[in-house]
Amino acid sequence: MSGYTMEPATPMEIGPRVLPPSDRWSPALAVPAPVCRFENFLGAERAAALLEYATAREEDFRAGTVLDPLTGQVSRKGRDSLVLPVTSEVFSAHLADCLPLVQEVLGHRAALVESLTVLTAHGEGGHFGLHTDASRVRDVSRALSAVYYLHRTPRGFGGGQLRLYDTVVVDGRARPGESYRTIEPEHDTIAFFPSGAFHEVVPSTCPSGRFSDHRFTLTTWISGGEPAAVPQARRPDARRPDARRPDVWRWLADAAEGTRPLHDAAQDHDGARPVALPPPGPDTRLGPGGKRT
Ligand SMILES: O=C(O)CCC(=O)C(=O)O
Ligand SMILES: [Fe+2]
Repeated sequence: MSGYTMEPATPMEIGPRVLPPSDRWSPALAVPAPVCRFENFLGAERAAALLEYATAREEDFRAGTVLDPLTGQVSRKGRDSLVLPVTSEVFSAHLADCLPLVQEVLGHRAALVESLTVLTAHGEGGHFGLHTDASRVRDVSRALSAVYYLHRTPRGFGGGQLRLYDTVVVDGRARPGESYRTIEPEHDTIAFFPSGAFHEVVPSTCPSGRFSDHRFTLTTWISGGEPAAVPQARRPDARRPDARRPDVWRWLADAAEGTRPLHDAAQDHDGARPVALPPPGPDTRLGPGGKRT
């Protein structure tokens, strides 16, 4: 028999000898990057056709690159991915239809107007080290990244998870944290997240070595338009809080500041071409069960 009774306990104050008052209290806030995922994004038939297309274009993939934000130098540092720039009106239209809901989930308000898309493949040892997508978008503080995953069944690769890092805020200053959320690269799923969020693709294995067993993505970077012209005298300081944007987005932009390219690149370093995003169509998804009429 235990000595416990069924009487409810009375709360006791934890005294100041245990928890003394302190004049300095500055906890580190770890903010998860907002993410919005869809499963069965294209549906089994179209996902299978897209996977077949990607596999058939094996010869056209090239080694993916990264851009050094300070020097503008293009290299393969920290990255082992195969990349093939593509465009698709149908895929862009699907993205556009989802964006109102995605923006609601991510707490994102600015208008989104154009996108760049690439197919990627990760095989044995494929990886993409910690980065933001600042080199792919016009204004990293309000751009979205969308990664759509494809693979054959059963899966021919191991690893290859996407890690989306938290942002740590201390005394109002933001930096990338060490904690993260893991996104499994599941077939026919898509994840949207802020392009300024730090993320990485952990190494993948591909025991068969076959291209068809690789981890495939259709990756899209979605940018807003030019910021509205503001008279010089009233131009907001980049560091000053922007009342129209939620804090999480400002913290992300602050943490990503050092990854933003200093000079506008004439074109994408992997050869992707910007296309205009169509307006949302009649199939716009507005939420559970909610279709625009
Ligand atoms: O493949 C993924 O999961 C993410 C890819 C990525 O981060 C990129 O291409 O910038
Ligand atoms: Fe990325």
